[in-house]
Amino acid sequence: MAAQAVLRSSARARLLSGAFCAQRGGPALWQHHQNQRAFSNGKILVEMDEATGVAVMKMKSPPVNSLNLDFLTEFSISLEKLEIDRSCRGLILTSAVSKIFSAGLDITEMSGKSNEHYAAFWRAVQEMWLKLYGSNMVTIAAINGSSPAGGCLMALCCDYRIMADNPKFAIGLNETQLGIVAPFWFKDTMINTIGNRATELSLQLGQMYPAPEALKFGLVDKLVPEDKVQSAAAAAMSQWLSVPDHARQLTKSMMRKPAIDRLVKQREADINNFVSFISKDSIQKSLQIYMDRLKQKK
Ligand SMILES: CCCCCCCCCC/C=C\CC(=O)SCCNC(=O)CCNC(=O)[C@H](O)C(C)(C)COP(=O)(O)OP(=O)(O)OC[C@H]1O[C@@H](n2cnc3c(N)ncnc32)[C@H](O)[C@@H]1OP(=O)(O)O
Repeated sequence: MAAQAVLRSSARARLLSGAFCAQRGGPALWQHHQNQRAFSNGKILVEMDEATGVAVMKMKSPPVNSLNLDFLTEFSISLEKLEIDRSCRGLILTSAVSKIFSAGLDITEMSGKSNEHYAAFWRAVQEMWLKLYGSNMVTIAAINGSSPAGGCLMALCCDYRIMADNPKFAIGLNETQLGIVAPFWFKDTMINTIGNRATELSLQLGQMYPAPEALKFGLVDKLVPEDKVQSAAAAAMSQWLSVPDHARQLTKSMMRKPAIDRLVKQREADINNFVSFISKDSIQKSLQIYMDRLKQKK
């Protein structure tokens, strides 16, 4: 895919230079065990089944898998590593943290930091989206917990979503509830999944949907009991992998390329928009109030 080609160069350069790995105290090499390979960079664990060509990526950044700069960097590098591995055809994205898929963007990365930090953070969010939404692999989200905002975006980037059938787990793009605005590419991703009107309702209200409602709304494709999420994802994966890769990949590209190209063309402008928006005093105040409420609910 065009966007993949643009993106691959920077992450691959970092991957090959080992800069990221050195920073983490050593290269994230594959460990082999029978038909399994695994690597971990700290916040992400990847296990690959060589017999099926399916990798399971587990987010393991407690307490809530919030997407901070380190996490996003590890995520994109891990994804790139799988993308360039020709033996890997499918990716199941899930969480190793009980009851949480991902709490979305780390709010502390968007509060009280320098403009340079905001720009680096937003570039990393964009990169995560470009890589996951544009992946050539079959991607299945095994949503085993709550998944607000950026966590919902990650799930929406996948080709298929299976969620634990527990009404305590909710998913949605709730940005307006924090006093912030989902950018156009979050909106495009949601429109491509549930359509324009449902997206407008959902985004304006900043709606979080408990699992059963998320299924009705089309935000997820299937609900299964909590202890069956991984096996259901593996079963769905084998169905998806029965389709010839080239035909499926070209079809995926046809569906997603307009949205991807749109961000690729305006990447720098989108970063500038984010920085000027997030650094406003009124927005910083809204985020502070939201964080205080989160802490007070205990
Ligand atoms: C004009 C247009 C310009 C466009 C400009 C763009 C603008 C920006 C767009 C931004 C896009 C995306 C935004 C996001 O993704 S924002 C993040 C939204 N996430 C949330 O609202 C989730 C909030 N968290 C929760 O609801 C709950 O924590 C939970 C995930 C349901 C888990 O509940 P829990 O009871 O199990 O755990 P809890 O005690 O609440 O949390 C544990 C600790 O983790 C902290 N925490 C939770 N979420 C976050 C987070 N997202 N970031 C940072 N920290 C988080 C929480 O505060 C607790 O910390 P502590 O133990 O008290 O210290």
